[in-house]
Amino acid sequence: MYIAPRREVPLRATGATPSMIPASLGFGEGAPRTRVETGWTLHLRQLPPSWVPTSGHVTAAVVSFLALRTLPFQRRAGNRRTSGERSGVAACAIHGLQLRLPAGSTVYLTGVSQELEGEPCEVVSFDRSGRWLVRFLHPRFRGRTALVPEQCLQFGYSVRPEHARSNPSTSSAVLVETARSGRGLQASRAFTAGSVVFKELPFLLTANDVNEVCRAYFNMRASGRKESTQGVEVEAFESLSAGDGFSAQARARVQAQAAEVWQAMTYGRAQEPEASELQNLTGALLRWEANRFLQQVSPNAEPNIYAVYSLVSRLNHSCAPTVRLRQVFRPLQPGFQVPDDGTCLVQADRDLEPGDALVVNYGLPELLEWPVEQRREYLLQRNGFCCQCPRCLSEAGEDVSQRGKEYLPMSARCAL
Ligand SMILES: C[S@@+](CC[C@H](N)C(=O)[O-])C[C@H]1O[C@@H](n2cnc3c(N)ncnc32)[C@H](O)[C@@H]1O
Repeated sequence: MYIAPRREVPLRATGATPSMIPASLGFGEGAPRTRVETGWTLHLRQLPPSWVPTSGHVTAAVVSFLALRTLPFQRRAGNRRTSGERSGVAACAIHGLQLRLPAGSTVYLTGVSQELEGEPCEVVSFDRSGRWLVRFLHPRFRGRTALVPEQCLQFGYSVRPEHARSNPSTSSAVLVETARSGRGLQASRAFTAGSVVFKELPFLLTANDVNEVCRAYFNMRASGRKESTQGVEVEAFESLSAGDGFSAQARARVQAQAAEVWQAMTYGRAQEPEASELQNLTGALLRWEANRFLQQVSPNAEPNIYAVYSLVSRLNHSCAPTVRLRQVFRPLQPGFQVPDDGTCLVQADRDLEPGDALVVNYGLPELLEWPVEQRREYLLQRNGFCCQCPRCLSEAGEDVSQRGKEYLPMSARCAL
């Protein structure tokens, strides 16, 4: 099935009447069936047995659909609502015209017919003719697929358990307890300026939308209950910082967001959100906010998405950073670069010794030029915590005795 951008034509024009469209086409219970898209195609041989016309009316409807010039309407077995990674679709990044999406990502149709607007689908592949092949996730579509122009896809989220590590140590970096910023990373050997300390793919990608974050969270939790996947991504997610350094104001904002999502999810039926579930959602949103990093999926500014990693998400902020994050781009055609597979490179900003803190600037590059009050205010507003990096402590005249000890492992710090 080819889904064209919104351009509706009354079905009457084809000679069929609304009642002739078989309900099994799956446009949803009670959905208006008075319009079809130009450009839809049905291949009769691919229709499921239940669609074999049994009455003159249905025959007329099917024939009128075939009369419209269209592309193959494929049907896959099984009703699945889970993402592609779990169904064996290779979870690699797929490049479209301007967009890179991991296979199995949950996307939503947008700018299409009223019946299909907002319909959740999973990404299968990119078609040579320049369209994305997606599979409908709602059971009423029975796993059917459709070809969709790139501009009609809106990214939701993607969970990639194969990139989740519950034990995030590498040969280049070790996880340590810091004095004032929770856990952090240290170089485990020397690196020269500009070299790559480590690189990593994210295990969670989401649109900048709390609803999508909650959907991804429930998706991860559901997978955690399956023995086959063992829930490594839930484990990895839950082992990340729970945003302990967040201000009371930031916490209150996130809690209000969680309550709103809960209301929307229960269609306002739940008068009082269940305390434990609300707590879970608040925790998930706090974790997401505390550990997300922006990732570019298109050379244009939008749409950019947030990525959560097992190791990169352990990097603390410092106003005297030692590493920077880079994404690799590759030329698709002369003068047109696309982001590569989404790998995040952690690159040394200066020569590093073993034991040096691996810390990054969470903010704008110019943040490093600002006075301490402005830097702290920015990080408090944008990242929810008051910066405790050695530079801020020193410039604010706070606890100077701790200078230099900030990023030592807890055991070493206690021994000092
Ligand atoms: C991406 S996580 C970094 C890893 C985290 N420290 C942990 O324990 O897993 C970001 C969180 O670490 C803390 N953090 C990072 N840099 C900080 C800093 N310079 N000052 C205070 N807290 C910081 C904040 O709580 C922030 O929300």
